[in-house]
Amino acid sequence: KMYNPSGSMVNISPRLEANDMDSCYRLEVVASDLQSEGILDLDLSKDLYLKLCPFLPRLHHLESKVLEEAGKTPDIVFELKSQVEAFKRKLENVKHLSWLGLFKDKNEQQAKFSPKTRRSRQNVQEQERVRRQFLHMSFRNSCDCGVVRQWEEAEMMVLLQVMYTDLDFLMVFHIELEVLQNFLFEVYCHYNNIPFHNFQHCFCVTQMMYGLIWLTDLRNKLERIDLFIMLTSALCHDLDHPGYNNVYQINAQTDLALRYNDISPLENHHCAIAFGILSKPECNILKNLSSEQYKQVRGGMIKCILATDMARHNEILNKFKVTLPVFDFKNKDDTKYKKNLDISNEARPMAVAEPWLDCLLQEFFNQSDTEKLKGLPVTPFMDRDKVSKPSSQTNFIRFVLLPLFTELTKLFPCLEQHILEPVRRALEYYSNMEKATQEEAGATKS
Ligand SMILES: Nc1nc2c(ncn2[C@@H]2O[C@@H]3COP(=O)(O)O[C@H]3[C@H]2O)c(=O)[nH]1
Ligand SMILES: [Zn+2]
Repeated sequence: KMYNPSGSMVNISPRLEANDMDSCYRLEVVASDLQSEGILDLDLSKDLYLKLCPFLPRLHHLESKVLEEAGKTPDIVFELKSQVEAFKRKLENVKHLSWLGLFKDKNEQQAKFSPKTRRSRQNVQEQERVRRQFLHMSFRNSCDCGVVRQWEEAEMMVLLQVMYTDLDFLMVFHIELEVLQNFLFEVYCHYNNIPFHNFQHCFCVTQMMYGLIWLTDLRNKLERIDLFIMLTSALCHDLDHPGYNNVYQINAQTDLALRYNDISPLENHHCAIAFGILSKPECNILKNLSSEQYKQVRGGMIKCILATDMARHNEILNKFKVTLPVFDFKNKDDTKYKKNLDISNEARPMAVAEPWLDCLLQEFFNQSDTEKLKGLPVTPFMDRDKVSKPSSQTNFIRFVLLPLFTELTKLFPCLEQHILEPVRRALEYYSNMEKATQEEAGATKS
């Protein structure tokens, strides 16, 4: 439904009066109330999706008619079009919540999200809409929301901006606000529209880093430049992720594997993209650093981003265990083992963590389906015929998360309550789910 600035409902038609920033039309998405009650019912979302589809041709028709009559498309048409597209994407994302992958037509999925079509970015019009929204939004109006809902990309950029200002980075490193905003926007543009390794994931990891900086009082333990390296690395750590992991890159002999000689191809790529963005003067938040500081930030970011390769997880954890008894925050050699919090979803409330797992499994299953189609070795923990949601998670929590967070808690005891306890609860939740699934399977057999 559309309303004019005085609140009356109006028809969407070519005769709509032009508006400006001070007299906006308001578009109300009729299904939005359903979202505030929790996850949309899938049948209902399917229904809504079908109802929404006819809007797009109507808008295209409207656009060409306006073009014919007025010679120029009013901004409102672009605005409406991108809002309808954004809503359509949200509904489609609900389908990602099916970890079984039941709701996506495989051919359609393959065409939209395959290693060949790696650049599955937002279109330029959508990016421009998000940029305008970001620049016109303040911290207040982005966070003044009484209802629980998914944040928009522009709001996430505002919050990232707040993290940089709140940690005094603008003042200490002489970063102009406009340059920071350009940098954040470019980072957003360089994340792909894929189920898990997307801009929302980048935001979550950065937010977790920011939260832990305060929780563990790192501001008084580390130098400001170290915090700057950690936060910026978190932001950049999955830039341009194609949704297919290193094993796939190497087995499929992709361009990235060839370029980086099979050595952490993705992490090298994320880092190279980060410094590509920083090489643009209008985005270069490092431009006022001394050459010594620049060297330190570049070296630190490379180390932090390359450390997110899970193939190096045990090596890094073991080094951390050895240095733990004599850990010294002032010793640069110790701090180099700080790994950003890429795998911390399970420390979040279950209502947040579980949908992320569904998205991750969708990316996993998509990869193993492609591997099967191409006759490549199938990555076992991604194979929909071998893993289930609970089995995947109980193994990941037991063998990866608990050993890591147990060690980290020795250094920061407050993590017991904020990280270890939620992770243990998640293990219990998925163990019960696994048991129930096995019992159900047993009952069906007999
Ligand atoms: N099963 C499982 N794997 C995870 C989870 N979080 C992160 N991972 C894995 O850990 C990896 C960290 O690096 P990537 O982002 O490349 O890919 C991630 C996933 O493969 C999780 O909650 N469950
Ligand atoms: Zn990540």
